[in-house]
Amino acid sequence: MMVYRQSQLPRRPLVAGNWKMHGLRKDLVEAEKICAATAAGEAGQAEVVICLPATLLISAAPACRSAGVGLGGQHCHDEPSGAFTGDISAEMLKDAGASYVILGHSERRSGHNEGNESVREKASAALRAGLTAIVCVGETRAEREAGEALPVVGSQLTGSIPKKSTPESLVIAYEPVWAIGTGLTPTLQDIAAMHRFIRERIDVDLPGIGDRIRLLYGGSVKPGNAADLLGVEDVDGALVGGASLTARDFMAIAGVYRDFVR
Ligand SMILES: O=C(CO)COP(=O)(O)O
Repeated sequence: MMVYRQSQLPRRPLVAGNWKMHGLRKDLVEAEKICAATAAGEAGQAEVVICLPATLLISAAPACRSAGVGLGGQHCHDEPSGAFTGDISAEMLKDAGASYVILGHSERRSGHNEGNESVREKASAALRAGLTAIVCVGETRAEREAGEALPVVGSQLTGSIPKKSTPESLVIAYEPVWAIGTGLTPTLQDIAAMHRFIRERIDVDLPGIGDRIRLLYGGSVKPGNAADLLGVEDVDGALVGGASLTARDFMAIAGVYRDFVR
């Protein structure tokens, strides 16, 4: 197991789970196990966050609060309240106990027609409500094969990030669309190049804070590949889908940071 030290990790690592549209009340037992394991130090100094379906947030909030596990939603509207049937506001997520919200996930960009401008408005709403936005970016397979991965991600970033973002209110997740739920991952070199590019681009868009924004890798992160993926320079953690549904797999991933010495 690789030992991470402060000199290698200038930013606090973050391992976030995205449960997507999974989770009935009976599954809260997994969230509670994640909380217990985190409280027992299994993720070391890393921050652990679980982004649950909205229906589970209020029930999960007490265990998360006492374990120091962050709770997140998976999208929000840009208005604080109003006649928007089926939507949920950043303020409502906050009120339910969330401190994070995932925005611009590729499943929402493609399935709900969310463009960069809409993602930016939602991220501004998250800022307004005091939530940290985890803004997702990532290229499709066709875009990567056409050599367009960097410019595509660059314009997603510039278009999706509010100018008022701070290192506390913004996290970026790089999730190549073709790596989500497929078992495929980019090469470690490609991940390193993309994360370096993202950090440089953020420093242009948000001058002076590129170095302090946390960048997550997402897409088929599993216990077996987590140490390699999280060991890549400029990768400050992971956004985990399928493997976040069980405490065993999720904590095996977060456990990469167990020996991190601050
Ligand atoms: O979309 C993801 C996280 O937001 C990644 O999902 P998987 O980890 O299941 O590939």
